[in-house]
Amino acid sequence: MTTRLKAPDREACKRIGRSVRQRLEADPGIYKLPTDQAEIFAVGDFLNAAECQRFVDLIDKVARPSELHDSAYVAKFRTSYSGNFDREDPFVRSISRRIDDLLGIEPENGEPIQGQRYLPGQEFKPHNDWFYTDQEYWNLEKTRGGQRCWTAMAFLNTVEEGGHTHFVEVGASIEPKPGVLLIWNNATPDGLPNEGTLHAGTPVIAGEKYVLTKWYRTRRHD
Ligand SMILES: O=C(O)CCC(=O)C(=O)O
Ligand SMILES: [Fe+2]
Repeated sequence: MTTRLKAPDREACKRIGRSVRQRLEADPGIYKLPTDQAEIFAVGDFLNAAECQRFVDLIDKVARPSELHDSAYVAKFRTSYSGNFDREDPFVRSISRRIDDLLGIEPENGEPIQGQRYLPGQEFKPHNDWFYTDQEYWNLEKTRGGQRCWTAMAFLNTVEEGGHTHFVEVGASIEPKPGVLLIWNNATPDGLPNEGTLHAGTPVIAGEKYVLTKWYRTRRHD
C-alpha cells in the first residue's frame, strides 16, 4: 500500500512511539490492553466528575456538525456534533496540559482538544486517526505538524446504551465510563501507520455520548 511505502514521518512516529510507550508502561495506574495488534492504554479517573460535567457544558456550546477532510464522502460517516474549545480558556488549557504531561509529548505537537456529542443514532464509523498520505489533504497536513502519532480520548458521561469505542481489528469494545482516558499509538513500533488501530464510535442507542479527543502530531502543529 502506498501509505506504507512512503510512510512520511516514520522515524518521528517511531521515536515518539517509544518514549510514550516507556512512560505509560512505567506507570502502574495505567492499564494496557492485552493485544499485539496495537498499543492501547486506559487510565481510570483521569478526569473527575466536575471536570467531565464542565466539558459536557462546553461541548453543548461549541458543537456543530463534524467536519472531516473529505466532506462529501463522510456525510454519513461521522454523524456526531463536534467543536474545538477556546484554546485560551484556563480550564481547557489545564486539562490539555495534563494530557501532554501524561504522555510526555511536547505541548506544541498537540492539536487543540476537540469535543464531540453523539445523539441516538449518531456514530463514527470505523476509521484510522492517522492521515492517508496519498490523499490531497496531506499536502496541507504535512506542513502543519505532519502525521498523527498518538490519540488521547476521554469519556465524559455514562451512555444509557451503545456508543462504545470499538477497535475493530483488535476485537475490543470499550464501554464509555466517565473520566476514563483512552490513549493509543496510531503507528506500529516501527513508525508505520498501524491498520490495527481501526476503530469506531458505535451508534448511540439510548442517551447521549460526550467525548473529548486530542490528537498529537510528529512535529509542531499550528
Ligand atoms: O467516539 C468514539 O468512541 C471514537 C471517537 C474517535 O474515534 C475520534 O474522535 O477519532
Ligand atoms: Fe478516531
